[in-house]
Amino acid sequence: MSRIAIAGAGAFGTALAVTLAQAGRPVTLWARNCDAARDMVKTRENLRLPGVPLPENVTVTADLDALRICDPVLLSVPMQALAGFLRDAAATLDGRALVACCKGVDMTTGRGPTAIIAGACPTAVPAVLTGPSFAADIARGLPTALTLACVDPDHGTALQERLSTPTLRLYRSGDPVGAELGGALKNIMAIAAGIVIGAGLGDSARAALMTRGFAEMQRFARAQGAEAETLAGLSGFGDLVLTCTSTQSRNFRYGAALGQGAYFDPQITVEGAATARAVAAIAQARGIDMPVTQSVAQVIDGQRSIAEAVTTLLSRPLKEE
Ligand SMILES: NC(=O)C1=CN([C@@H]2O[C@H](COP(=O)(O)OP(=O)(O)OC[C@H]3O[C@@H](n4cnc5c(N)ncnc54)[C@H](OP(=O)(O)O)[C@@H]3O)[C@@H](O)[C@H]2O)C=CC1
Ligand SMILES: O=C(CO)COP(=O)(O)O
Repeated sequence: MSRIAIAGAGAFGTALAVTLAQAGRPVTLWARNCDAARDMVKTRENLRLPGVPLPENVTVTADLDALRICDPVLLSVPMQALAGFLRDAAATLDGRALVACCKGVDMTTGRGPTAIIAGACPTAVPAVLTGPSFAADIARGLPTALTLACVDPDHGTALQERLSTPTLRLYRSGDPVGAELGGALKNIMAIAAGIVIGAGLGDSARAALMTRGFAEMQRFARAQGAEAETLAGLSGFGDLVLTCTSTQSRNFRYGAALGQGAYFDPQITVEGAATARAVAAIAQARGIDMPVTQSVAQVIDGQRSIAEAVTTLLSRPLKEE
């Protein structure tokens, strides 16, 4: 059986490598940065996931060619880097099962990860691994459940078995578009929830925001051809709950900093910011009502203050739920 590869040695890719390796499956973990890879080989630790020793059967490399013998390949680079990464890596990775582990919508093309994979690697099997899970929780072996989505049921079942571990339980779905949109859209709502809490608007307002945000997620996903039930699963509702209620979430913390008018380190990966812009543009072009997303995009771009966004949301015409 071929090795599992993980392309992208951030916190999430590293956590997946650790849990798979601990379950007895050798992993090749690819980092773009040679120095970072060399440090990981030497210290057996990744600074992006501190305090977690890399098991012996994780091989760290910065050589993309090392991935030629691997199948499946998990893609855990950030969403806005995926298209560029695959442009460079397509010749090496095509023909394999390519499992998107990133959450978002590409700003330049408006595409999700599976469409980007299919465009770059026409003979690959695109799949999505997504759902409520913090890298640190997976790496510590805490119980987590995710969605593995793939159009082809046989490939989906094989990936589900290959990537489940005693503590990481995968549920199968045949709706990758719905699964990836759940993970992308919940990050926008997490920024909004962070703003609500950071600005001191209260837990009741956050509950209202999450509920109306969820309605918005379903509306958008349906318009993009997804099944509404997928959004009610781990990849949508499950991840919405986790990310809107935990200060472990970077999207939530970014929103909270905006709400407080506090500094937030721009080096930290916040997938919901670019995705809010991408989704707001698609929604506007297609006439999809997305008031929370539009507000988040306007606030992060400085086009509207938080107070103005709240007033606009509260003064929309009264309607049926
Ligand atoms: N962290 C988490 O808890 C979870 C994250 N995810 C998703 O996983 C994805 C990755 O996030 P995460 O691991 O947390 O991010 P991190 O910020 O921890 O790390 C990002 C990684 O991507 C690498 N990278 C950045 N740009 C490129 C590029 N152009 N080509 C190749 N590699 C690149 C970085 O390399 P370098 O160090 O050289 O900059 C770094 O190793 C995101 O979409 C996120 O939503 C999903 C579930 C949980
Ligand atoms: O996607 C995640 C949890 O499921 C991680 O959330 P953040 O990217 O907001 O930290």
